[in-house]
Formats: sequence, C-alpha cells, structure tokens
Amino acid sequence: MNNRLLHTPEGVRDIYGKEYARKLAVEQKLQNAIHCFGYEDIQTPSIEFFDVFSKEIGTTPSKELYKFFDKEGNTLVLRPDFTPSIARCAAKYFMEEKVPLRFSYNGNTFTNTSNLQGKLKEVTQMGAELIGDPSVEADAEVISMVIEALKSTGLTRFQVTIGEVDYFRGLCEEAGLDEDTEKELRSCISGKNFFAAQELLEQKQIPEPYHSILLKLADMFENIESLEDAKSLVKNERSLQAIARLEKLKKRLEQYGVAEYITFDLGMLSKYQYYTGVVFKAYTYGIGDAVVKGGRYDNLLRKFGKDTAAIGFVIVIDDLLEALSRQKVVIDVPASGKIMYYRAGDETDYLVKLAEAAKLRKEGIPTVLSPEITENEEADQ
Ligand SMILES: N[C@@H](Cc1c[nH]c[nH+]1)C(=O)O
Repeated sequence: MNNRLLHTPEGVRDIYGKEYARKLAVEQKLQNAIHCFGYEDIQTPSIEFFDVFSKEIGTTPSKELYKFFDKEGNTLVLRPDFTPSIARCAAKYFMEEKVPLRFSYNGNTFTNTSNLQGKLKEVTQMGAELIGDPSVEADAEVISMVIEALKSTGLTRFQVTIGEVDYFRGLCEEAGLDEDTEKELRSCISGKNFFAAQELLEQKQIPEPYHSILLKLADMFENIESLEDAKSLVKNERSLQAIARLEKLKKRLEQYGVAEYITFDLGMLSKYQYYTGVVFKAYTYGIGDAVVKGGRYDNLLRKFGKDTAAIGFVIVIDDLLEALSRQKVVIDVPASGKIMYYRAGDETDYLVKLAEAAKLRKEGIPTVLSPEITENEEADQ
C-alpha cells in the first residue's frame, strides 16, 4: 500500500481522543478569560491574498509562506500570522469607527519552515487584538489579560517578559548604525545569538560604549532587566521615551495585581517588523519557545488604510498544552458518555434503547447507541 495514504507530511499532525479533549478544554478556558475583558470573537479566512503578508507588512518572510494560485491567477497564501488578517478586516469593516475595537480569535496558522527546525508547520493560536487605543492602559490591559488567561488553565509557573523595540532603535540611531546593519543585528538579538552579534559589531567597527551595550542586548544571561540600568546606558530621546513608557506600564501592571509575573528584557526583539513599541513574550517550564507572543503595532493598520494604533498577542495553544502536560497540570475534560447497547435484530429492544438514548441526549448526557458485542454483554458504562 502507498505509505503516503496513512501518513501526514512533516510538521503537521493528527490530534484525537483525550489529547484533543484536553486541547478543546484549554481553549475554552482561555476563551472565557479573554471574553471576560469584553473581547468579541472574529473569524477571518485561512486563505488570503499574498499582499496581506508581503514584505512591506513586516510579518513572516516570503520564503516561509505557503503560496499557491487560484484559477484567476491571483497569488494566495495560507495565513502564517493572524495579526495582518485582523488588521485588514478592521480596516475593511470598521474604517470610520472611532471607539476602540476588541477582537479575539482562534485558529490555525501555517509556516513553511525547514524540516530541520523540528517545528510544527501548522499551529493553533488563540489571540486578541485591541485596535484604536494607543495608551499605556491598553498595554496593561492586554498584558494582564495574557496573565489571567494563562492562570485560568492552571498554569502557575510562568513569566511575561516585556521589552520595547524603540529602545533598540534609538540605540542604533545613537550609535550611527545603517538600516541594514540594524536589521541584521535585530535578527541576531531576537535569536539571542550572541556570537553572531559580536561578529557583526566587530566587523562594522561599532565604537564603545555602543559595542558593549548592543552586545549585552544579545546576551542570554546578562539581559538588561532593570529599567534604571537601561536608562543610564542611553542619551537619545527615543530610547528614553521607551523606558518612560515601560515605567508607566510597570505601575499599571502593579495596579492590576500581576507584577509578580513580569520581568523586563530590553534585548527582547521580535522577528516581525511591524512592532513599534512594547513587545512581550510569556515563558514557562517544559517548553523552550515562548507560549505567548505579542506587542504594539501602531503603523500596521495604516498600510490597510486605517491610521490607528493597536496592540495584541497570541497564545500558541500546541506549545501551551505541551508545557501543561510536562508540568503535570491536571485539565478536566468532560466525562465520556454512556453506551446504550441493543440486541441486533431485535426490533423491540432497538426501539426501547433508542428511546432511552434520546431521553439521555435530551438531558445533555452524551450517549452512544450501539449493537451488543456479545450475547450477554449489556453494559451502560
Ligand atoms: N501575531 C503575532 C502576535 C501578535 C498578535 N498581536 C500582536 N502581536 C505573532 O504571531 O507572533
């Protein structure tokens, strides 16, 4: 038999039974937590025009997109990232809306990464976007929502690390880095690739103190975590304003009562270029990657014709489930239903059992109606 008939391609997988039940239960908890903040569900298609994820948007690189053509010759892609889709949708249907929009969503994203990375190519993400509110209070709302959502799943040991991309940008300007070097350095720092950053800074002959400060941003063990330290290292207005924003945010998060979950890392940058301010990631034990990623993207909606600020996040459900299972966090799943057996060929018995099954189902009790396996075996487990 053709092997491909039973197997899935690399990077995608089937989920069934208890594992799928756990996934649904966790999604439900997360969604309830997000709904508690008044976010409204929205669904966008899995397929979009290529332009929604083009280079100018600043999301997943083109070589990692699943691209194909429709019959009209349009180039389409499977969405790699929800944020541009939500931005497009908000611009299309809420162009004139002045009141902030709060959307939440759940679905799969697709990235055509190399097999060597061992990552899933199709992942389930649940996220939320707050569009039209540039304030620090909006940042605090979104970050505390992440914390409440994670707590609602039973996760206790996690940290949300917060950075500010303008700190890095201001520092690069102050150090006189050209745009290409800044981009290259950003990719070294976002991957915490210390040695590549070191090589680049040496090659470009970046003078002190910038050489050391920029290198420190790429250092996994010596991150710039204290806002005081971060402030003392720079002179430029852009970086100083970034720190001032984080100081205000810290205060707001304390007022939300979630300060214990927060740390800062000024070297935290994202590979996505649409971020303009506060960025954050949540980490927990049992999984190397961040289980939540998010940030402020105040210029993205303008590309779709609606000039408004926004901030949001996604929870990577598959990674969160992995972490929950490694941490042995118990997730209650609905009990399996009853089985109502009937004697095959016995019309009267069949009708009796059918009526009983219908009654139980009406009461909301999941019930399987099945022919008896052996003569004497009639159980209603
Ligand atoms: N879409 C981003 C997360 C995000 C949502 N909103 C803002 N940022 C990601 O996949 O990493």
